[in-house]
Amino acid sequence: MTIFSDFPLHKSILQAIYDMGFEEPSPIQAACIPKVLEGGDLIGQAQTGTGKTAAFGIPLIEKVTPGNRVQAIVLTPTRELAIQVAGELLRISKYKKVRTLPIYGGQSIGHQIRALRQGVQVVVGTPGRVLDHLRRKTLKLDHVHTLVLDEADEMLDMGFIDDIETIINHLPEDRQTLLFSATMPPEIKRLATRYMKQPQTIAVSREEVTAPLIEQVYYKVFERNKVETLCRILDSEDVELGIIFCRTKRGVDELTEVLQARGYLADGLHGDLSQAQRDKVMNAFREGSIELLIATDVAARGIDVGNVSHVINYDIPQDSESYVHRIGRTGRAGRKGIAMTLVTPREMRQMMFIQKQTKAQLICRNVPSLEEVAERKQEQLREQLVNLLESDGVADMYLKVANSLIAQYPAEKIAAAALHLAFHTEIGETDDTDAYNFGETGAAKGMVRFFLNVGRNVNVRPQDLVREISESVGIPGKAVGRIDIFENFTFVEVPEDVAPFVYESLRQTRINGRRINLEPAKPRAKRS
Ligand SMILES: Nc1ncnc2c1ncn2[C@@H]1O[C@H](COP(=O)(O)OP(=O)(O)OP(=O)(O)O)[C@@H](O)[C@H]1O
Ligand SMILES: [Mg+2]
Repeated sequence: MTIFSDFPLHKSILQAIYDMGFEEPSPIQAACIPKVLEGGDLIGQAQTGTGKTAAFGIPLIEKVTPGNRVQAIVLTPTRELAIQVAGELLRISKYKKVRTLPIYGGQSIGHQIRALRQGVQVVVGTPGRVLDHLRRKTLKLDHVHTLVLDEADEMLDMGFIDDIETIINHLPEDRQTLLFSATMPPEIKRLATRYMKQPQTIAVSREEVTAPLIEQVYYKVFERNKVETLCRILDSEDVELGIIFCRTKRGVDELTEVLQARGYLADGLHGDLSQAQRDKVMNAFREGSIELLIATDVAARGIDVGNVSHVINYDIPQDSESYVHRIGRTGRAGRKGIAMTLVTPREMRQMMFIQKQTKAQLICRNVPSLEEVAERKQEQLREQLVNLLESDGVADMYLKVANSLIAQYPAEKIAAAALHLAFHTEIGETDDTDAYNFGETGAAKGMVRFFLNVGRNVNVRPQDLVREISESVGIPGKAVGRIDIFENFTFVEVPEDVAPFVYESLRQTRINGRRINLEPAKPRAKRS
């Protein structure tokens, strides 16, 4: 067995690796770290989630020397990946003075120029923005000794080849070039023969391209039943974090809307979103305030979020490379995961083709029946109940009601009735609250009104509010009263008797990960 201290690495690097919690090098790391340290060009291929970033990152940081010039540049296909890779390099260089800067489109170029001017040794960037800096002469690459192309095949696919070639032309001839990806289609060879010097290829387990800890299943569905099938799967599975892939950006938007309307904590990620939006979504997903990330292929290349339990191909991937990278968002760093693909009859051949190419073991599963979904929901409900009972978190208000009921009815009937209510009002029943008729009138008789300010640019949907309120207050959606949304302006009207309670809960509530600013409505002049 190899251990990290077998490699000629400085103790500051070893300490940082230790801090990162890596116990032993993964196979691709064991093979690549000494080779990269020696010098020489290298093509590294290993399954998704097996630590390719550190395989080049560790020796790269080791080789950086003091100074103000850029010594190494890593190119990645997406902004998210640039940020993530820069983050990993930062952790590796925790005890070594190395300045690493991610540069990518969508971020203020002025900020990047200022940062570059202060002198950085490692740049991680997307080809477009790097080129932009080269043209403005705000980035000089004539002292670069190491070039890394992470997800090289994807960059070629995205049409970055010209940009990459131009960037390469700015680099010294006698540099080390490293190329990493889980998949290496033949076109990569051309790039390699042109720009690399007798590259060594290090491929870990070529036999099976997909990561071994990912269980792979598919469901046969008709196109028109896809949404319903997806929801049943989501409802019958224990999804910690899930990534759902769609073919197009529009598909992502549409599915996001559908899932959000059904009350799932879901959000979409694709290239048409602004950088700020993309960052927001990724952060929310990383911290778990969004449980389902709906994305196109590009958005997810190389992305490393630890506890993704499920990857669902809502639309079947176009080719086996895409399949490998998509499902590789789960089952990372020794964890288990499950990958599911929805397959319509006309896509069956494509599924079989992918299976053959990836040599994967794919199992056909039956779509969960409504009974199975109901069973699962009951289980979840039971768990929630037990948790609440154990934590003594039942509010006095309910105890009062329970006490008065118990005088009249048997306890198990009351409990069952309460469950029935809770069970059937989980989501749904929201249509009638979807009112946009913001009026000048004050609250209706017997009702109290609150104004909500959920922050700018946060799209509050009536359904979300109804769900939040009924979940936190424990009253069914219908009893909430009215929720009106008027652009940034939202109010909730609730029955007087529960108002203080709703008010308190709403203050604790978060929507899309944000706390709500809440204000009781000021008395208005009554309309005559
Ligand atoms: N030696 C190690 N021990 C434990 N965890 C590790 C080790 N090396 C890397 N990891 C962790 O494994 C995860 C996956 O690593 P990484 O993102 O580098 O995978 P990858 O091979 O680049 O995957 P992909 O093909 O999807 O880009 C990361 O969270 C990383 O911190
Ligand atoms: Mg990677």
